[in-house]
Parts: sequence; structure tokens; C-alpha cells
Amino acid sequence: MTDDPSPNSASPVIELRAVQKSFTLPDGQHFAAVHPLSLSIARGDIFGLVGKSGAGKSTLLRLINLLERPDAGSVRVAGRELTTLGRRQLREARQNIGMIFQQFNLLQNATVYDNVAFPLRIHGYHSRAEIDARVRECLALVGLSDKLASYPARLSGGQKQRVAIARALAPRPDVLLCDEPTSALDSETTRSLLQTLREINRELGVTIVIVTHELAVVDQLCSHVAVLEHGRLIEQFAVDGPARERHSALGRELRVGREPCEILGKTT
Ligand SMILES: Nc1ncnc2c1ncn2[C@@H]1O[C@H](COP(=O)(O)OP(=O)(O)OP(=O)(O)O)[C@@H](O)[C@H]1O
Repeated sequence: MTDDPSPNSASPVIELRAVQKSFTLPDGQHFAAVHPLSLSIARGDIFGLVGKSGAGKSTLLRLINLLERPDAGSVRVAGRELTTLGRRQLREARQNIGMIFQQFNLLQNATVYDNVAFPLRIHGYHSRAEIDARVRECLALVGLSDKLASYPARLSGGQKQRVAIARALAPRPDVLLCDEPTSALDSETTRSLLQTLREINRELGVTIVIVTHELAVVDQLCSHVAVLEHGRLIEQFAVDGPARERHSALGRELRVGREPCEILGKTT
């Protein structure tokens, strides 16, 4: 189903059409990390990208904000084609696409406050008072109002990821891309972070796309899932749909209607 539009295409906020990405290896060979594929993600969805290590999940995620530029194909986010934008327009368009990473990627020499203010300052559209109000609002949203003056080194992993979420949300994006956001966290911290992501989705309407190798995270968070294998999209489905209709092993492994419980392979 590589080139079929997704069944999940009601009012898509993300539309990938025939995107593909190869890397040139040190020996000069081309390696296809993402074969031509098309994918639509509906506004307000929580969409999981799953697959084995090396399947192309992170590369596909990074194609959505053009951290990886596709070799061919079209990337539309909120109705805007990104592949044809110049550098400045792309920077502006990326304000609408927040991203968080497994290793948080915070500015170590800046306080929590300054980390969250950073994306607002670099775009320069905001007064000091607007930035101040927005930073405090975003930190309240992730439950870190008391950590404004702390430096990242003094925070736990879960708190660091919350700062990263606050920073990603500060410019009021339509879309939040999450690359293995809970992989460095223990199960209890993971549960509470997933709860925060759910609230952000529900209360702000932010569309979330999450790469994870933890099927329990998909179970607990996602509405729809795409399974990748060797750079190909082999199936996609609604998480609450019948498992017997899924043909990939990973798809069948996802259980349905499970209460939040253990995170696979983690200790509390
Ligand atoms: N910059 C790069 N240069 C060369 N090869 C790359 C580059 N980025 C990714 N790859 C290769 O592309 C393939 C897909 O990588 P990707 O990180 O997208 O997979 P993944 O499914 O996210 O894997 P993991 O779960 O291990 O992170 C892998 O074989 C990887 O080695």
C-alpha cells in the first residue's frame, strides 16, 4: 500500500505524497531509508509510527518538518507545501511544527524559562510581555511553574522532557512530532508524560505524531498507527479496530482496549 492515500484522511493536517529518502553511504552506495510512500494524518489525531530498528521511522518523522529533505514527493502541513519553500519561509512554517526528541535537546546553559522563550525570541514577533506570559503559560501546562529558574542539569529526565514539550508548544503549533520521547524514561514517568501528551492533544487540539518502539506507548496514546518495514509502509489502522484484520506481526501484537498498565521492557 505504498502509494495509496491513507484511509485516515478526513481533514488531513499532514499529507505526504510519494515521499522518498535515500542516504549516500561512505562506500558511495545509495541506501533507501524511505521508499516512496504516501500518508495522511488527520487534524487532532495521535498517530504512531512503529517498526523495527532501522525501519525508517525517524527518517519519516523528520521528513514531515523537512529536517530531512525528501529526494522526491510532496510534504504538505496545514495546507502548505513545504518542499518548495525558501529557507526563511520554511523557518516560519516550522513554527507550526513542534518537535521533541529522546534526549530532550535542551540548551544546557540556559534556564528552563530561557529554553522555552528561545523559539519565541528567535522569531522576534513577540514583545517581552507576550513572551513572558506565553512561557509561564506553557510551563504551567506541563506542571513546571516552579522550575522557571532551574537549569536542565538539575532536572529529572521526565522534567527535561516536559521543558522540551513546553518549548515545542510555545509558538502554538498545529503539529507536535515526538521522536522516541519516552525511551529514556522509567515506566512511571512515561505514564505521566503520556497523560500530559493526551491532555495537550485534547485541550489544545494539537496533532501528535509519535515514533516509538514501545507498543505499550502506542496502546495507551495513539488513535492510529502506521507500521514500517525496511522503509516501506506496510499497513495502517485504528488502534481500537479489530486486531484480526491486521496483517503485520507488529500490528497483531498491539492489544486493544487495554488499561494503562506496564510499559514493556521498563522497570519502575
Ligand atoms: N544520515 C544518515 N546517513 C546514512 N544512513 C542513515 C542516516 N539516517 C538514517 N540512516 C539509515 O536509514 C535507516 C533508517 O533509519 P531510521 O533512524 O529512520 O530508522 P528507525 O526506524 O527510526 O530506527 P531506530 O528505531 O533504530 O531509531 C537505517 O538503516 C539508518 O542506518
